[in-house]
Amino acid sequence: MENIIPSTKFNQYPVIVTYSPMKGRYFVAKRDIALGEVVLKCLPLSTAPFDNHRKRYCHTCKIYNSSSNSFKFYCKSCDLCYFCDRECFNQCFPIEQKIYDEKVIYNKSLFLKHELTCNISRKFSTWNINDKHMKSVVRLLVQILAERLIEKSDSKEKVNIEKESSINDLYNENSLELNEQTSSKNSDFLVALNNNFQDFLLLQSHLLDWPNDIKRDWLKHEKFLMNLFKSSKLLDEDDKFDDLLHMISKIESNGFGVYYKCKGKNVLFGRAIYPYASFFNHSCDANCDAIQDNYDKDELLLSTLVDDELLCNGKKLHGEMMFVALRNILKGEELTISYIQDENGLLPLQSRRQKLLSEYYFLCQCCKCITDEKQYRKKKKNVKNRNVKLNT
Ligand SMILES: C[S@@+](CC[C@H](N)C(=O)[O-])C[C@H]1O[C@@H](n2cnc3c(N)ncnc32)[C@H](O)[C@@H]1O
Repeated sequence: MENIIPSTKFNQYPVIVTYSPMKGRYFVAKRDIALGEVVLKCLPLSTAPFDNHRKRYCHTCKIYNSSSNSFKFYCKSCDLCYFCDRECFNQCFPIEQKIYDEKVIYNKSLFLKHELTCNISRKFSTWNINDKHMKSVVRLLVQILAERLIEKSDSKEKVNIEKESSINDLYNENSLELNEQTSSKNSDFLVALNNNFQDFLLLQSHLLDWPNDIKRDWLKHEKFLMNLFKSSKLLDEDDKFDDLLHMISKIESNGFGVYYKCKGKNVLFGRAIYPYASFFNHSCDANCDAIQDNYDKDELLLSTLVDDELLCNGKKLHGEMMFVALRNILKGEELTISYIQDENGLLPLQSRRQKLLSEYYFLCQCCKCITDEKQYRKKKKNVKNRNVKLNT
């Protein structure tokens, strides 16, 4: 299990992936890391805005329009994919342009994914459910299954080449050749890592730990969802609902919220999957923090961008996630983030563990919880001994 991810994947970052039977895979510092240093940068495998936010989220460059205006360009068939301008629209719909024009630039991966999911997205709007959480999880599942199909298709090699070249176009290939020494010192030169379906498959599912009521909620929709998926090309012949539930559980246990800024506050507008970022285990005394690129930063002019920023038809490509060290970290230390909000570290052991159990389905085994647990047991034992003495 621990060897699944070749450590060369993370060459330019000060991390390696290791494994323990109790906590699964997790990141460890490859060398001493200084406070504020960038530990990892990655791009989302897929992002799904909540339905009521979709008209302000650009499907191509991932910008979020924090004013109340909807984008004018969109797919009239699925009414799910919206675009901030004509160029971003064209990247997904080369057919709509003069395709014989050799200068047409489009993103093949975006185009293929949309082709595979447009139909199912349209039918999806007939799903009679108010739960925006379940909806966004299924939206992500649809995109992830499309990714699987693209990777598996006969033209896999061709698609990968094109996909890579379009990604390189977008993500400025110059920075790929930087050596480890310079890149790790300067976050501007670090290339955000991209993921594929195989990386998603490595994520942990907690389906077997789900409480009955959660499982029941999903089973209620089995018929609708299976019919929906069967009407698309997205399912493999031997895919059962249980397989989909495992993927849903992976999405639930590993998804990140995506936010835009409004009056200085972060507002949640959807969720995304960043498979490599999911190798950060939780700690109640985390030594790293996630910083999401603000989806609504309106720095669109090419001239204002530094050389290696991620570009998409002359604009910044949004959605990158960056992890930074919150303190000095020694070589060999586990790198962790916090999955729960406990800014001042005031939540007691039981509350923290309960939150993680009910939202993430695991019993926290971080150093802080283990130490707190030992102290709690010691205190309990002392009280018991005192009571015994008092009674005798
Ligand atoms: C986002 S993943 C982290 C990577 C994971 N270890 C893996 O192998 O894929 C979250 C899962 O890792 C495990 N995990 C993370 N932090 C943990 C902790 N503090 N104690 C115990 N298990 C933990 C839990 O199973 C949790 O559902």
